[in-house]
Amino acid sequence: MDDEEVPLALALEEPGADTTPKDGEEPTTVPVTIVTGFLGAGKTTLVKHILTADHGYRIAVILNEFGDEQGIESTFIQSAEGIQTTDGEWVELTNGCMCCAVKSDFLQALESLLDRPGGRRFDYILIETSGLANPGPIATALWTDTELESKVNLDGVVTVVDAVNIDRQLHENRARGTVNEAQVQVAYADIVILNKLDLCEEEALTRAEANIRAINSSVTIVRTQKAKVDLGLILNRNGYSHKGELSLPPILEADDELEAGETPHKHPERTSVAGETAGRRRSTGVSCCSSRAHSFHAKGGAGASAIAAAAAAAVAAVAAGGSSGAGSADLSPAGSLTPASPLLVAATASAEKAGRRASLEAGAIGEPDHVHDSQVSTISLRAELPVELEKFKSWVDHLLWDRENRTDEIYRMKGVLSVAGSNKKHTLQAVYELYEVLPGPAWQPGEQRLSRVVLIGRNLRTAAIKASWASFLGAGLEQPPALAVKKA
Ligand SMILES: Nc1nc2c(ncn2[C@@H]2O[C@H](COP(=O)(O)OP(=O)(O)OP(=O)(O)O)[C@@H](O)[C@H]2O)c(=O)[nH]1
Repeated sequence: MDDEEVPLALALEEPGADTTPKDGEEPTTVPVTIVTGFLGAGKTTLVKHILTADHGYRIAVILNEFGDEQGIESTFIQSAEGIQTTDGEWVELTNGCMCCAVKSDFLQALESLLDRPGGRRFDYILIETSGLANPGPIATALWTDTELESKVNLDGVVTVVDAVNIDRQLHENRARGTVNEAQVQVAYADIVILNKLDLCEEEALTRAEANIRAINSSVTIVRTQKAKVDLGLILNRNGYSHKGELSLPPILEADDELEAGETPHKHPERTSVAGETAGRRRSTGVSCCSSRAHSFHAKGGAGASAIAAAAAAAVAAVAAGGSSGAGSADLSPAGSLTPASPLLVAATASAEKAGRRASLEAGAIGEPDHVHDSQVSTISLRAELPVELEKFKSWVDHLLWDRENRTDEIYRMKGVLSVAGSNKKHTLQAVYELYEVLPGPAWQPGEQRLSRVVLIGRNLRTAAIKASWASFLGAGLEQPPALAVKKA
């Protein structure tokens, strides 16, 4: 699809209850829940849990992936037992990062999804942001878009937190003026899913809860394993509609009027009462995603930083501290799932396309106003021939665990593998030093059996990692090139 083209939703024919309003019936708005959280926290796991629960809803999911992840995330979701998808159920939105392009392609795509001629309505829409996204602009756009508002209602922001890693994520040293995404994601949360209970001691959980409350004191925190949360707690909260209490502390009604650099209110008072909509506007300069995400897609982005600034202002200063002491257990396999009939919409972000678009947007509405942290980057690896599973695991062991004298930090790895001797797609998932390789769905006839691995991290040494990968592929990893950096 051309990146200037408005993405289209494909018409679907699925079994399930017809929820199209009948003649004389009042059309109801479709609730939208934003699922956010740092890289690897368990957002997709939560989405799978929602899709496979026995609620009878017809759900559309919008995924925001970076270009290199395209297709990998959807493989994870489709690999969940019981989730039936066909080609027609996938719509690719070449719209760049959702929070950058939220004003354009994303909203248009959402509109066309809702306006499909002859199409049946969805009961619910889930938006899974990327792990480095700032959910604020998406929430604001959904809430303030008067055209969309008659069709959808922002139901809530659910932030999934990795109980093992949240401590270091919240306390990570950042360049002055850059945003800590983990803090912002917690700041925007209506509910925090404190996930990976099985990998954490009680002490670490208590500390994580205290850290979360230091940022967002009134937020509801639910502890989970594999994001198995009572859906009554996260869906149909009506958090932003006239039906429920408004509680969106980091987003100010006057945000889009603030000039860059102007200090937002420290303690925004959002106490709107039922039905009050007068203050809502379609903002003209939706704040972009956090600075680090930009190292993935582009220099540029929306000009006004008011919302991000407001979120940053709402983030309490978190005292510096150490890591929570990551567990060393293997990641456990996904739990059993029951069937549902989801519609999945993959909003895939192409780095270059997003870059072009962001530049256009920057040109249209002003210069970027924040520093990009070029230390975070992504590396994409491919192999045409099937990989030997055990050797591949040794390579990952080396990459993640042989860390002496290394200055890089690998936050996240994801991959789809063609494994020698297996007809199944294998998936790689790694979050910091924990990883798992699991067999997934079978390769389809005619499908190209390509192995793809994406790494996201800080201070990644692209040449060294690519050399290591080439060595693994070529020489069978007898002696992978050392990734260590000699200290000066
Ligand atoms: N042990 C354990 N593993 C978990 C739990 N929840 C999720 N995982 C695993 O953590 C890894 C990352 O989970 P995802 O759901 O893909 O995380 P994500 O937030 O969608 O990741 P990104 O999209 O990359 O930001 C996967 O291997 C999951 O199986 C949990 O409660 N316990």
